[in-house]
Amino acid sequence: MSAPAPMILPAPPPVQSHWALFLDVDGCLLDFADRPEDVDVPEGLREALQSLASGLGGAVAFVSGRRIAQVDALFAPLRLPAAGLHGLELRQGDGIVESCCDEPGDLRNVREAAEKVALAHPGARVEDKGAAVALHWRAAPAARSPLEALAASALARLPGYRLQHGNCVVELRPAHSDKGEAVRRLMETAPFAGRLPVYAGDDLTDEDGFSAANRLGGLSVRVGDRHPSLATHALADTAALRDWLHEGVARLGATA
Ligand SMILES: O=P(O)(O)OC[C@H]1O[C@H](O[C@H]2O[C@H](CO)[C@@H](O)[C@H](O)[C@H]2O)[C@H](O)[C@@H](O)[C@@H]1O
Repeated sequence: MSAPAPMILPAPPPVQSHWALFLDVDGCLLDFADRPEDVDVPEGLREALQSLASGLGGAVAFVSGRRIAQVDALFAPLRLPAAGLHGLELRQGDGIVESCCDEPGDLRNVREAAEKVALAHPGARVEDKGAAVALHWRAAPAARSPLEALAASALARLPGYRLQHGNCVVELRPAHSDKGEAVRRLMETAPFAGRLPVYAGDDLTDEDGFSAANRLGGLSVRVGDRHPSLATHALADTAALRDWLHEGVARLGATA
């Protein structure tokens, strides 16, 4: 049976002053790089996000699979409300980070076994995220199969954990929250409460964010062409997403 045809979705309308923006990081705000530490924040993006945050009363949040500390380091000196580790960490408008959980001992064994696979497949990466671990094969496609098999078999020894599939990566992470839950929680408090949630992202983990924004009466913007998707709108790629944000800055500035 052939795969379903990709949905043709409309481009999102221009950013409105009553919106709250929830922005995924890798593959959405930022172009992919071979290694997680090699991503670039394009010139002007930090300033654009800061301007959007000012124009939207502070209601702009990062929603990432990375740890919040990593997101902060990438975008410094900009520091926005954020969800990290796919919603397991949360920093609301008050600036306090809620961390999720301790690292189970068995995760160290998984990392050690994955490092052996990576040694045999130069370019494969094991990313230690504390309570989660990400096994990457972007620069070593042949490592995909052994890394996926390792993650799947480790799951049985990690109660309360789930597999998180993503773009050239599989992760083992605690199952008790997701990006949708993070959006719902942020939307309950200032400066997000009372605004229209608009969520942009590119990956499977962002479908939870799309679902939450849609259920709250907002919009969801798929970046790229991954399908099927719950998104209501789409932009072709990261450059188009950034152009849309820059247009939003100009528009909010003009109407302020
Ligand atoms: O939710 P996100 O902010 O999109 O984070 C998802 C994962 O992003 C990172 O991995 C991805 O980007 C890397 C850098 O471009 C790339 O090398 C990798 O192939 C991608 O999967 C990050 O390293 C993960 O921890 C995040 O969960």
